[in-house]
Amino acid sequence: MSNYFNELPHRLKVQELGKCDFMDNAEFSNGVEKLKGKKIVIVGCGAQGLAQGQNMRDSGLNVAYALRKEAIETKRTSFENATKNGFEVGTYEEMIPTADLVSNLTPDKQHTDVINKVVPLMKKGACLSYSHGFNIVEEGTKIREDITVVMIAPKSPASEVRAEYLRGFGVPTLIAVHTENDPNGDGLEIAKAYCVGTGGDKAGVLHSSFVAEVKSDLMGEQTILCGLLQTGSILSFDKMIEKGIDAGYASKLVQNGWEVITEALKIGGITNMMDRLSNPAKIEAFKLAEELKEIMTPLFNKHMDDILSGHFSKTMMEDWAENDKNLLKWREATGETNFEKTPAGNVTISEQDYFDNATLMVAFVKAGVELAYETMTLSGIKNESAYYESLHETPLIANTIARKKLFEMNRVISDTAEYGCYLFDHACKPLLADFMKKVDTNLIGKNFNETADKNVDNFELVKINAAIRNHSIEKCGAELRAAMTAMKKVV
Ligand SMILES: NC(=O)C1=CN([C@@H]2O[C@H](COP(=O)(O)OP(=O)(O)OC[C@H]3O[C@@H](n4cnc5c(N)ncnc54)[C@H](OP(=O)(O)O)[C@@H]3O)[C@@H](O)[C@H]2O)C=CC1
Ligand SMILES: CC[C@](O)(C(C)=O)C(=O)O
Ligand SMILES: [Mg+2]
Ligand SMILES: [Mg+2]
Repeated sequence: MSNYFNELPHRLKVQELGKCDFMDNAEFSNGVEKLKGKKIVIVGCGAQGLAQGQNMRDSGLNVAYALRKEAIETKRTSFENATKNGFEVGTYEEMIPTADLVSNLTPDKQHTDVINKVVPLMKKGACLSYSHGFNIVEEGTKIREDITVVMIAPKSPASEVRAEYLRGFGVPTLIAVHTENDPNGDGLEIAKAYCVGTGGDKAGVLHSSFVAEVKSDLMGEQTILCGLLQTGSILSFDKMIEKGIDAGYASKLVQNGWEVITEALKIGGITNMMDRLSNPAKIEAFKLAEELKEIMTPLFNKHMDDILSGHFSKTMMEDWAENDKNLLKWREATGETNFEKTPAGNVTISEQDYFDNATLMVAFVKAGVELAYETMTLSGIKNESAYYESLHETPLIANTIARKKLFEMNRVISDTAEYGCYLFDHACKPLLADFMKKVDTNLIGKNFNETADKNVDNFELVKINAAIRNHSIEKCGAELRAAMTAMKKVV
């Protein structure tokens, strides 16, 4: 098998990467009808498996699980997840031959093995779905011609796929049909019905391609979504400890800070997040973000280039072949950081304090979101896709950190995202060493407004406000958020 994207002629690479049509609500007027009464079998009951299965069942669909024999016999977590939630469970041999739709929700690393076992058992003309196109795009897996291959990729960690559905909203979703596997021409109808079943249609759906989903998903998770939130957490916490701020306070400020700060981002974009700061703090955060962007641009470019060339997937697959040597080493090291080991103190931090006492964290978010968006769009990924993979998803990841720090984030996201996150974090921390030397408690730990010069140059402020508001991500975001009429408050 070879990398599918790399084998495409340049013309098709550009076409596939740029595929992104924002779908109108009216296109979902048939709801889940196309899948009503069909047998949907999810392979794997982990993070996405359980969340998507619960949502689809609550949407009136018939969902069951196929698990490995050993998982059933030894009552592994996947078995417990499915049975305790009242789902029918069986082995591949028992469940797959009668399934109309088989949804592969096992970790990307396992896809080749799972596909080799599952596809021969699938009935003629059935449908196979994925939530991430790595197996098709990076590994070049070819699926039997009679099978329809679709993708329904929630732009969110699994915990939030369920939580947003229960709030009556959903998470933005990319749907796609693999061009080489649409024998009956109804792949898109199946993907749309699946997406309504998981609640994705309420938050916005992009009709995309396997290629565009994979390249944008990898870039978002490695840089702003997980990588920079991890780096920013560790650096912010360590700086406060170095400067004598109470450890319990510092731990709580960082752990909950991302969630509070990015809630403002989710509702009103970077403009609203920056407007939550006083004018002097906003000017400072703007300048810090500009500096951060300059320092991190080469790293963001490297991640994008490595993702596009296939270098990233090749090296990650080498780690798979070594039984996840790097992943496991990095996972352990993250668990040993002082931030991870220091419990949040029993202190009150008001919602506004999270902005006033964490100017640096606001600057990290602004820099990371804009840079991820800029790097993706400059590489041919469409604005809407880049927006979901940067601005919209950052709050959803921040919600996981608020629950149980980086451990929870890395537990909930896919192993692929976790691997890319560590890769970025290990390269980014040394890059920011000189920058961090200049940071003091006025930027992280104490109220900026009580420690800094309060004078504001009005000309400078007007220029800064215009630069924030006129960024392309703000224009794209305003349009996409206007369609998110059912969005709910989290904080
Ligand atoms: N995590 C997330 O939030 C997101 C994930 N995705 C994508 O969704 C897919 C699923 O990811 P995620 O939910 O994180 O996966 P998990 O790591 O949570 O999946 C674990 C499940 O896969 C099963 N499994 C593991 N290895 C095998 C194998 N060799 N054969 C069969 N079953 C196996 C496990 O069962 P067992 O008990 O048998 O080990 C378990 O049920 C991936 O493609 C990922 O990229 C997309 C968006 C977000
Ligand atoms: C952010 C990581 C992700 O792509 C996701 C939750 O969307 C993943 O692979 O887990
Ligand atoms: Mg993703
Ligand atoms: Mg991912």
